[in-house]
Amino acid sequence: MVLHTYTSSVSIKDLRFSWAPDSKDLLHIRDWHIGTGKRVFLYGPSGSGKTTLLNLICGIARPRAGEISVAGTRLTTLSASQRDRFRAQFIGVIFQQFNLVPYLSVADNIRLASAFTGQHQGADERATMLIEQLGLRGVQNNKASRISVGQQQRVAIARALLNAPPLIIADEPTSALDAAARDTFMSALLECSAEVGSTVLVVSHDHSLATYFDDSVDLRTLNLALGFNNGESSASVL
Ligand SMILES: Nc1ncnc2c1ncn2[C@@H]1O[C@H](COP(=O)(O)OP(=O)(O)OP(=O)(O)O)[C@@H](O)[C@H]1O
Repeated sequence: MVLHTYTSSVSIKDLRFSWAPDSKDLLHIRDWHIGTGKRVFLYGPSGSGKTTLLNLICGIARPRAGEISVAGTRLTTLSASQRDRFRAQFIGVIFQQFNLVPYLSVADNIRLASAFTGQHQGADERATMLIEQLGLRGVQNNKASRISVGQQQRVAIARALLNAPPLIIADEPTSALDAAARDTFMSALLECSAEVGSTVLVVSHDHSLATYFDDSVDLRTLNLALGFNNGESSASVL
């Protein structure tokens, strides 16, 4: 089992992001830290920049200024291809629509996460363990297009956890699910990620999810660009 020992899983300093060089900042975050193994729920109104912030933390987008570190690595010092490799290895991403490859089997969708890192050692054993743990054994050879939404969400969890990443990020992962499926999803996600000590950052409009988390953060209180606070955008979940 992997246990992550970084003090801070996500660390943001003086971050500024705008969509165009001459447009006003969408995000300005002075100081935000998420401690290793913490579960954080991030919320805020539509259009406030939640997905953009997740993309910055994943290294998909680049800030105009400032520092973003994930598990001790400063993403801002990496090239685009280095950031892609870093993300494949160190960040498990769960998207709203789960983004499974429909013509691949459940097992191959899960193993895909190791194909992107080039580190295959132990991947098959770990995939088998996650398939078992998430109750997917009966459908492991089915194509992803031939499984239920509830099963797809569990495949997405398994794929995100295959490399035992220090950070799991999920953007509106329960928006397509009913209340019972949502609870199953959250329990499975948090249980499996706790086993490897992964930090979990989830964005959702659904406030009822907040009870699952160590901390809930309103992006409006972090983001100086919105002018909702008094120049204080410091927050830590340590
Ligand atoms: N590729 C893009 N180019 C320019 N502007 C964009 C782009 N993507 C998003 N935006 C704008 O950035 C702002 C923040 O978008 P973002 O998707 O981060 O918000 P959000 O808080 O996640 O919204 P929602 O809750 O509706 O998903 C919005 O005003 C959006 O229109």
